[in-house]
Amino acid sequence: MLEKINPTETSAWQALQAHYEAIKDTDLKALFAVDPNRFDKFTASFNDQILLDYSKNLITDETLSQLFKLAEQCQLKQATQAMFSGEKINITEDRAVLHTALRNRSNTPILVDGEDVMPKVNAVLAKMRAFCQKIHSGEWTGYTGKAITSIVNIGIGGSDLGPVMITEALKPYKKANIESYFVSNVDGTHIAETLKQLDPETTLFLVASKTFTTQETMTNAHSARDWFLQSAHDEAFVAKHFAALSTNSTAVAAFGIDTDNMFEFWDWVGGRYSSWSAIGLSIALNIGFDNFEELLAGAHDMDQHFVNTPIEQNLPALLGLIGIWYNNFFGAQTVAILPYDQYMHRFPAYFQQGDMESNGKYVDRNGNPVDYQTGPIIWGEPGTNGQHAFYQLIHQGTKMVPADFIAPAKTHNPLSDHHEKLLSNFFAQTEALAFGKDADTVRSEFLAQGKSAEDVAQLVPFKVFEGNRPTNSILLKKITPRSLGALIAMYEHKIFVQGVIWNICTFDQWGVELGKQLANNILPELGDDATVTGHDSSTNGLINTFKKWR
Ligand SMILES: O=P(O)(O)OC[C@H]1O[C@@H](O)[C@@H](O)[C@@H](O)[C@@H]1O
Repeated sequence: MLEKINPTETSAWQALQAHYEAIKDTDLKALFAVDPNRFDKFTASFNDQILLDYSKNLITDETLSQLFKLAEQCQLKQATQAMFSGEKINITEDRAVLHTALRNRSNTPILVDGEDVMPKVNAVLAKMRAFCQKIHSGEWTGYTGKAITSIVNIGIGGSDLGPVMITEALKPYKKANIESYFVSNVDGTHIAETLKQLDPETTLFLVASKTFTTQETMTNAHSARDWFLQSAHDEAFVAKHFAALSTNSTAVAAFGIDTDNMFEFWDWVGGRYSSWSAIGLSIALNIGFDNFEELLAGAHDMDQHFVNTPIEQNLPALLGLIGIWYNNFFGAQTVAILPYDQYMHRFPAYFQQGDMESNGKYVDRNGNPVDYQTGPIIWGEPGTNGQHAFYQLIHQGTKMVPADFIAPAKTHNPLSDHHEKLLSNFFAQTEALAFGKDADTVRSEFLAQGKSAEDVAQLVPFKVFEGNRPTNSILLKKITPRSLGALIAMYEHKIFVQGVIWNICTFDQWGVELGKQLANNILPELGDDATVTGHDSSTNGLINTFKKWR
């Protein structure tokens, strides 16, 4: 059983607090000036595929050494061991946390309640492979004998964001004869607009839901079924056009999906960690099963790195600990994730769920409110679009926004000098954020342009960049299924590291429940035109206005 340690009561935390007071005014320019080897010292790499440069952070050797002590005093190693070995570390749901078993390519046994989970993991993977083969070869046909060419994943949250993000990120690997669609929102627009593009004879729906009770997904799945039956007319044909990805076989059968077409996963897979499970079927159908296995292999490589690499070189641990330094000592509220790769455009949204649903908790593992900050607000957009939108605030605003810059060295689209231009921006932004532009430089630039001394004096303050804004640079050789798998796993473990230090329950998500419960209370009230009076005045007023206007 893991100890429940309040991080603020460790000696390392107190040392970090004192250290923060001592160095909070140091700036990056000075740190780089005193140590010409800063890049060599503060970089770590993974399999010659990913380079993490964390030198542009407000850290010294002392900062890192205290952060490593914090990890030790919060028992990060023991917690890691507990997760990988199938201990029930998700204490509020009494579940193991084993997304790592889904990609355990070494096949070493992992026991949950005394049973090795690997045989069933492998059996589902084999079933997914066989299914992909049938779809891709055209052997699986729809109700009129035509091959399947459109795959629609119907799911939400963890049953949508991973498949969408990964399918987009790996578009260069897409199978030529398959088009993928994703429907998540209960807003009828989402399914209606998607169905307009589809032919029922050649469409396969994957109903992706861990619980198979999620309102949005079930509503969309029923609408898809109704649409399909308007053409097919015979319920027997549903089996050829609907498959389920779920842990809940009873609910799958009740929906009318043949459980032969059900791809199973288990309660020890969290929704936001489930792309590696049967939830990944839409990914495998899109990029081919061999590529899906490469994705798993990349994640497994990162798992091995996380478990076996000393903390000084351990990418997830470094990212997690540096994040804690800003979150808990500098008081930073947010982290921006900024991929310089168009294919990676949903990566920030994916880790918005990954991080915020995992570590957005104010109660610690003892059930007590914490008296320190936990999970940051995660957001981001692909560069260079963000540069022309919100980077103003990152450069010259009043808030510290630690940011992760991610880019591939090789592009899938080597078109004239696009990639050099993209990457020049990637390098320039972290340089500008770190080192800024001082008043003297601004002044001499103005004077060189022939501006009057009076104008110069007035304009200088607006054009100064203070710099000293911290970033990580994550350079990948190329975005491939394997390197993407590793990158995702790196962020997953970063989130884990932080959850361990904060002593919170990273793998539950009770905070999503109240809204669902209240929506279920309100839904029947929207069924007629009667005035609603049972809520507070705001909620009553809004509902009654809606009823009048609809
Ligand atoms: O996969 P299902 O069960 O439909 O859940 C979909 C999503 O629901 C939300 O409320 C959250 O709990 C997410 O973690 C989850 O990924």
